[in-house]
Amino acid sequence: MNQSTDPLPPAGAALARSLRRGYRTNPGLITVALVTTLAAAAPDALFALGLAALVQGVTAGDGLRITEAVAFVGVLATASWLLNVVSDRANRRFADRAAVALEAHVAELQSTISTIEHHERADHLDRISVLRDHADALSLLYSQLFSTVGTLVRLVLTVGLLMSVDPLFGLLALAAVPGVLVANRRSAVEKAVEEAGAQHERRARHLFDLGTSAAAGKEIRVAGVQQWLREQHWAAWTRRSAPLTRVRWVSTAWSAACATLFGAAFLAVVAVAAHQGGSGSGVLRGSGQTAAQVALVLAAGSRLSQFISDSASQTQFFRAIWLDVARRLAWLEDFAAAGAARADRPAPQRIRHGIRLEEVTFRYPGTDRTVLDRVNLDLPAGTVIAIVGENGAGKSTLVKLLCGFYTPTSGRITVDGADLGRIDPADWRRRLAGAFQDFFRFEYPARVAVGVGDLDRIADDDAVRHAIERAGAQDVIDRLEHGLDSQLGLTWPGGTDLSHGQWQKLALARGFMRDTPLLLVLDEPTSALDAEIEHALFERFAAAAHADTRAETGGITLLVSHRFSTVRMADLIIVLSGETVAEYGTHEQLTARAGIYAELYGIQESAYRAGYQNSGATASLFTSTSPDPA
Ligand SMILES: Nc1ncnc2c1ncn2[C@@H]1O[C@H](COP(=O)(O)OP(=O)(O)OP(=O)(O)O)[C@@H](O)[C@H]1O
Repeated sequence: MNQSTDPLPPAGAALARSLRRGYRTNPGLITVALVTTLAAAAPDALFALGLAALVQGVTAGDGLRITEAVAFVGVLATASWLLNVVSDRANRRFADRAAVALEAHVAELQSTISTIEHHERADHLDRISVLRDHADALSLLYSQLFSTVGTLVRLVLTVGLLMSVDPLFGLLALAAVPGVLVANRRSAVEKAVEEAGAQHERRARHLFDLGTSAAAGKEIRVAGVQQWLREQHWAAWTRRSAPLTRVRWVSTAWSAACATLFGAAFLAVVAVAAHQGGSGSGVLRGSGQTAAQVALVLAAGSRLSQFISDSASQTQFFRAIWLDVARRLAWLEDFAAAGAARADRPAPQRIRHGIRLEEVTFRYPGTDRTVLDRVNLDLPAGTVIAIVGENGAGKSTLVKLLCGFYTPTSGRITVDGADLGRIDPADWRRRLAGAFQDFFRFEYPARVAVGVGDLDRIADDDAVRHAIERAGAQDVIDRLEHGLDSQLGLTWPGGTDLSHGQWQKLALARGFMRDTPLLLVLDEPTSALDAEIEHALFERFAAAAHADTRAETGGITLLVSHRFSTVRMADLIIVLSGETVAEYGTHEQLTARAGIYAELYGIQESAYRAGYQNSGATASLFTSTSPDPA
């Protein structure tokens, strides 16, 4: 499978967006943090000058000079302490506020994305997993940026001091350039290796969850795979960390070589200053000037190396973590906005004619495999339509396209002639209802677990009870100690667990909360229930659907099922095979055609009849008549 990743937005633009977002969070606080962090750089850098003046005073035996120098150093130390304390406090307070705002922003972005591509694409998942892990830390972006700029200011002032002794001494900074270049290059290399290993990290976390969660506990013990899982977990971490360790060792070797180069240049500058004699800086002119200049070069040069290594590591850290996270955030913002930009129409109030697929071809983004190939279909308003096909034929994919979770690679889907891609996805979703085989267990009181299917009516008991009744889930509620008020989920106080089938019945009830959806999607929603229960449910449901939806909304019901006893009750049946629609029509038409459908139906029917004959019961599932589609 080929997963091509769309590029991250450019660093400068992403940083500017993050800064704007930070500024909007608290303009006053971020300004104080910036100004004090930058101001704290000056006394730090000028400390070398105070020290040199002190050495000069001592060497010359000049009491006044000594007093002035001590006062100067004292003022610098006090200012440095004060500014550092204020900037530290301001940065922390700002980071606290920004953390909440940014985490909420990331969560909101993820939930507002109308497609589910970012939940299913491996490359997007890797990208988002790094963003999610660092979302709270993103708040430190600002203090990191400010202190990086502060260090650069210290660097410039220190180079200025060195040049005041001899302009050539400024070249010492050049000796640090290889170190900075190496740090930047290595940071990019390490980031790439980290990204390449993100899938192994996700696998390791997944294996950890698997090995420690209650859900998988039974199967793991029965299969006796505990040791195997531990080995897999260890192997996944090793696959992630081994290349990182290698690349970090190489980085360390390069950094050591660069530090050695700078050290040699520094010693040379000190030696030249010692032999040069007094000249240069006006501040230090006079007796004891040579000693003062050597002291200045020693103090400024050693700080220079500290500032350069600080700025190199801060720049590296900034690029590797903060800037990278800022770019991921900008990418997620663009991704969310791109989906919204396409939509410029509201969802219709009712479907008059139907939904149509015109030459729809679909490949999952970033993959090569064509799942649906030039599919043309008419889904008439007010009908119940079943989709059948072997595993992997594309049934759920077709459902996802109709829900707007993905857009077709080519071709288009229209609702009464209007392009689905241009209908506001949130509005379209409000007009959908659905239940899926991979349902979610909402561990809330039963009333809420069902009611969230239609948030507007979550407090409407009649609506909740009606949905439960339609889903045939009343028996589940009857067995709960506190009925609809029972807390579901064993991990909650007073919580109770349900069987898989009971959870699925509640998921189906949740799907029925919306009374008159334009599209009701039932993607194997009863796979955990008996064929008889599914059959009875669908029989009732199909009859009700015909009565309700045609009259009010022209709503269409889509049912995905592998049980032909249920499928035969639909008005129309789509048979998917070989990336396209192999057959389409009513049960009668398809059985008369003697194609794939007739063959599969025949196999299930005879297997079912044989089973019933053996048990002496009456086979009723395959003898029901289809509801009248008229
Ligand atoms: N998120 C995804 N990314 C890439 N490929 C996918 C994704 N989801 C499904 N596929 C692939 O698309 C094809 C169709 O899958 P789909 O789930 O639509 O089949 P299905 O007919 O619903 O199968 P089943 O009866 O087993 O539920 C399969 O080959 C599957 O591997």
